[in-house]
Amino acid sequence: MTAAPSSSSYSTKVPTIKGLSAIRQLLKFSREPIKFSEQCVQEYGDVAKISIGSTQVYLFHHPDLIAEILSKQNQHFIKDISYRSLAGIFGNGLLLSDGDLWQRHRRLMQPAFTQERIAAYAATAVEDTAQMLSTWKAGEVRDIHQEMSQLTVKVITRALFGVDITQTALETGEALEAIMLQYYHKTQTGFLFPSWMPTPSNLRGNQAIKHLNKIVDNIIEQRRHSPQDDLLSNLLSAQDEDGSQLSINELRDEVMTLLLAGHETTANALTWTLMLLAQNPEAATNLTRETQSILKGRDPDVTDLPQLPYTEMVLKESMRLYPPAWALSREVAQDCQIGPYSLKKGTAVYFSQWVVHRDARFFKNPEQFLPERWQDNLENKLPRCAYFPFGAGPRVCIGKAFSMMEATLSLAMLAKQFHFTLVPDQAIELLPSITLRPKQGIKMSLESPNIRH
Ligand code: HEM
Repeated sequence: MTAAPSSSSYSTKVPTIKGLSAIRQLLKFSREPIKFSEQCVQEYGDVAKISIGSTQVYLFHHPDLIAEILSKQNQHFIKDISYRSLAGIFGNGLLLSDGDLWQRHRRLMQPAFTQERIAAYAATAVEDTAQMLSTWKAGEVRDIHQEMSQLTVKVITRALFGVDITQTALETGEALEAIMLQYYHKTQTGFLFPSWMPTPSNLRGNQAIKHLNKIVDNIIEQRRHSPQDDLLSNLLSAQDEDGSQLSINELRDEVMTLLLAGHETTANALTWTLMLLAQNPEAATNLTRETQSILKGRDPDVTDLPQLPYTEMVLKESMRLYPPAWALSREVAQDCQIGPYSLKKGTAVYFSQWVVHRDARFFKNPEQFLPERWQDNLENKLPRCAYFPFGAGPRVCIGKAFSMMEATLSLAMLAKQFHFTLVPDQAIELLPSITLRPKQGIKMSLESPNIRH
């Protein structure tokens, strides 16, 4: 690992793409955002600006500048158009809201994510994984992305809302897929076709949103009639300092946000992890060795987490190469200074985990899957935001500890019981939508692991 250049080494002259070339670049940005971001960094370095009339987009790809935006000067930024375009799904839920509303709701929800609560959710993650594995047999081929989505949606709804949606898990996954494709098409066309326009992807996506709304209403109704000690029951009865309660719309937005943000990302993390393990047999063997020697014939519980360091390193490395949240963006709410750059109100800023996580200044052999690189506490030695799969600062993912717990326990159980190989000749393509998912799923064969200890 080489040292990061200090902020003072930035040139104050920002390479600016203007005129026709800017329009061409924006179109390319919309169509192939990952390739575009990579090329932009290769050509222009850590900072570039696209300027079309009064529209200014800054692309920042240095950790110091990203940390300024997400952490130190977070108060100068709000969520931008790419988030606002999701209001039809998430309403004003935690992912999209800003200011006082965001702060109030984050405070209300935070108690559901304490270490103690997360330890209690572990049993749900283990039970649901065990149930899934009990239906799997060596010799079968499964679409791993679909399986992981169904698993994580069950875990999140049981853990946070106390509701079992096994019956609707498949439909939920299909609805989510339609929404992801709708958003992908929106970005591909530079947000030219708003959701009300009857394009095929809008029609399918809007139908899917209606369907998910019904599922969410149903979840809320179930808990309203029989409250328990879960996040949803607590939100239903929660009162703020001034005695006000969440309105039905606020509640619906938060449940939808947690339902989707809380399972889609973890499902993608597990899917990409199994793909990477199939492509890297040595790492897969190390993982199986760890899980079999620690767990032997039993299922894990939360106290096993510290004994599964390799499992955790595999996940960290997988989220470095395939970050489920692959890019973040913001809008400048108030004129400010980021490093040597003066940003005016209304300017958009964009940065991609995909690009930063593959920066050779911070990660040796960045394209290689090497879980061992996380040994000796690499994460704490890196500059802040050189690795940020869960974001950073006050808007850091509220479910970070939840998903690391869930993914580690589930992965340990999967690796202990099966060896995964990719079905040959399938195209594995990236779908960079709200999250980074495989475009056509990933088909894998299940085999019994056969390793020597
Ligand atoms: C591998 C799994 C996950 C990844 C990679 C991930 C990633 C992220 C990222 C990058 C952000 C910040 C977005 C931004 O700054 O604009 C975020 C926010 C958020 N995540 Fe996650 N997430 C994961 C799992 C979860 C889970 C399990 C939950 C719920 C239990 C969750 C709920 C949320 C919510 C509600 C926010 C908005 C927080 C706020 O703005 O206060 N996420 N997530």
